Amino acid sequence: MTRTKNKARRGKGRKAQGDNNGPNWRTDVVEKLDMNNERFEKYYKTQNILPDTEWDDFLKSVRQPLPTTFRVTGSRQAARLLNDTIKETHVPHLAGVTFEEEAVSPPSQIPWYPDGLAWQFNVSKKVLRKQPEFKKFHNFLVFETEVGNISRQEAVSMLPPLFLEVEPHHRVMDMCAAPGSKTAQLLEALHAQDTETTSSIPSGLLIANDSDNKRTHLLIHQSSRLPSPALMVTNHDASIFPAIKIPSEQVVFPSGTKTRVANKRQHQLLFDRILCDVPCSGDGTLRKNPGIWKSWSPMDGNGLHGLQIRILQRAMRMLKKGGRIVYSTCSMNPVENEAVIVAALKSIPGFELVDATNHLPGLKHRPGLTTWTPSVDRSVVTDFTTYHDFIQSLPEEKRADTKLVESQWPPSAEDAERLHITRCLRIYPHLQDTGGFFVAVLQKAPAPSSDQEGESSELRTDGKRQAEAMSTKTTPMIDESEATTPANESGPTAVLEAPPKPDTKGKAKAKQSGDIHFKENPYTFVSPEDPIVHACITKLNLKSNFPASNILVRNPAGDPVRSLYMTNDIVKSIVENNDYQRLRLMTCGTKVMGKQEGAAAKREGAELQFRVLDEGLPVLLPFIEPESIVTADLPTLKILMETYYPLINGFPEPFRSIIEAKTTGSHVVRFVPSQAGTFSLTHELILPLWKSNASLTLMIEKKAKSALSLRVFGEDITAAARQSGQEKQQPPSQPDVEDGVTVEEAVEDDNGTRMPEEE
Ligand SMILES: C[S@@+](CC[C@H](N)C(=O)[O-])C[C@H]1O[C@@H](n2cnc3c(N)ncnc32)[C@H](O)[C@@H]1O
Repeated sequence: MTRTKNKARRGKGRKAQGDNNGPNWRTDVVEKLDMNNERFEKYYKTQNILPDTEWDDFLKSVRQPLPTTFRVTGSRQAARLLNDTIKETHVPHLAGVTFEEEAVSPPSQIPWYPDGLAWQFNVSKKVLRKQPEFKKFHNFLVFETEVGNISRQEAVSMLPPLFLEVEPHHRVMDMCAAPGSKTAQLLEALHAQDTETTSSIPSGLLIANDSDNKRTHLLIHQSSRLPSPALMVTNHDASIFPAIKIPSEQVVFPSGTKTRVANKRQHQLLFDRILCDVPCSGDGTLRKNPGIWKSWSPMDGNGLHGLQIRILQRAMRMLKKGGRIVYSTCSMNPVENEAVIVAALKSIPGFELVDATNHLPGLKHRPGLTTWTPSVDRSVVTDFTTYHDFIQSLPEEKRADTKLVESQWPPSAEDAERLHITRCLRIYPHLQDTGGFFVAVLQKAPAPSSDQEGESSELRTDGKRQAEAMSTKTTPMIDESEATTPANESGPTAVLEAPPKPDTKGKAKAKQSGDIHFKENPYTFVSPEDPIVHACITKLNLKSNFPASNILVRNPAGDPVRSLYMTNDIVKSIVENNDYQRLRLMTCGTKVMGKQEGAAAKREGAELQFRVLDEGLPVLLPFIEPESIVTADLPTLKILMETYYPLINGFPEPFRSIIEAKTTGSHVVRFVPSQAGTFSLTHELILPLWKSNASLTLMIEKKAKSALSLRVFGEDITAAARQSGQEKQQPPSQPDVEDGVTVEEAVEDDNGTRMPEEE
């Protein structure tokens, strides 16, 4: 895994850092590389990042492979259930295990992660492959990861969303979001009110943005695992993120707002919470990406410093008064960390670093650095304690050519003290066996009650008021008027550097990458009276409070052709008040219904061909009249798992009669806690079902089916698993026939759900 300088520049060097769902669960994967880099050691030793007594431990630790860490994902209630399975079933099985006469430790909970939902273990590949209990656990992890219930994520990468303290009503922005491991955490926080089976519709919003178009698709894929009507994915350079317009009715004005302001038709959307997990040189990921040993240079950090400041400054301008920003990197370099925070705080008044040092009990960290000496070239020349000294050392004719800027140097001792730089958090590998990381929490002063202009009036730096705001752990959000501020408004810029004009750079970049022609289908909200929407509502027996006017389609004609998406009100307002091309909107809301292909569906007539999608069911469920949901038990689930298209007359009563009485098409089944032989279903499961004339199909994606089977029956009893097992043993010369449908005739839809073509 060789890192190139350019890759590091674009922030792609950290690709693996959030790539948490790869199939490889090995904990001992370290390329046999030379884990030495004189420049790295010299640079960090010079920066005094640690006391001398810890230096050897630090160096030893960065050369060790990282333990495997993972997080149980999903909304709180669902996550707790799976977490209990790990704690109460897997861990006891893995306790006391020995391999080749050595004790192997079971997974343990990461002490600082809330509710014990994050885990770590240190086990070799050989143990995972050969030790029976670990092999079973590995299998469980692989399946649950594939279906998105578990996310393999570096421990330190789980930190930033925890410091952001997102609540369901918050408007949240993830500025550099791909591949999306932190986006998933933010979504989970927005969905804190979801239950085990139903999704809430948060009143808040999450915009997940990334400048890399290809990586936004990763983001869309990742976040599809926690479908949300409150999600939007955008594709912009975060440092020039455009202003988003929202109508007055979406703005909560503070008391005393002037009528003139409140009466404006549109306002700029400001955010309660913004995550700036910026592109960085990534040397905190050395343990996972040992290739960095070879390529590391102090110039990687120097090269990113300007962009990092501009991204943070843009976030500061898009934040509501009283709102919070978390700035994070997986780099240990002060030029990418404290230097960026100092430059941003100096350039935009009204912000303060929050003292978050005790926010996560059990997390070991060190304070932000107050002084450092940047390197002026790759060979680690750190002789210049001030920018002035450095400039003076250059021949006069060369001074204008330097790319180094004053903000890369440390602030004066007074400024370091005044800005509370020690409130930043540094995490080093040897402290608790993790990667290296940096987090800073910034808070914008709340709106004074007399402030009637909202965003358009400049914040006063009232030290006392800010100090009060910082000392309260959860400062109450003061909603404020959001005035029409242009996207790239020229507020105070970094005083110590001259960043390129953002809009010029943005245009140049867009041209370069050739993606100026933004080709996304338009977003159209369908009328609730549309015959297809109406038929779906009737067929599913949706309650009158179903937000039918929030159904969106995406095709040039604006008709319900293939998929129906659902958004919440704020997402709808944004879509309706902004040009989706100027905003470069990649996706929004969540898919709830999809058109069913195949002859059986066609017989239903166009308006009845739509079915509830597995990912959309939790969103629709609270609106479905309970009497139209079919009740079933575990033996029924077993039949539906073991066979692709089980015949209706093969099901036990009373399920058989109930389902026979239903019309063909899409239905919802509630599997109640029950027994099937030695197996038991301990909690309710609600799944989509398709009824054809003679058979039924459980409409869940095949990997989700296998994961469910492993969870409930302890093994993969699905038809697909049986079939792949047979294929492995002997490639079939005859087509497999199941219930009159050949396996070759069966097709998978775009969700990987197996559907009969014909019956
Ligand atoms: C550190 S990674 C983000 C990891 C992500 N937050 C996660 O947890 O999965 C940095 C991301 O910033 C993106 N990026 C680089 N330059 C950017 C810019 N100017 N604006 C927005 N995103 C940018 C990169 O494409 C990369 O996906």
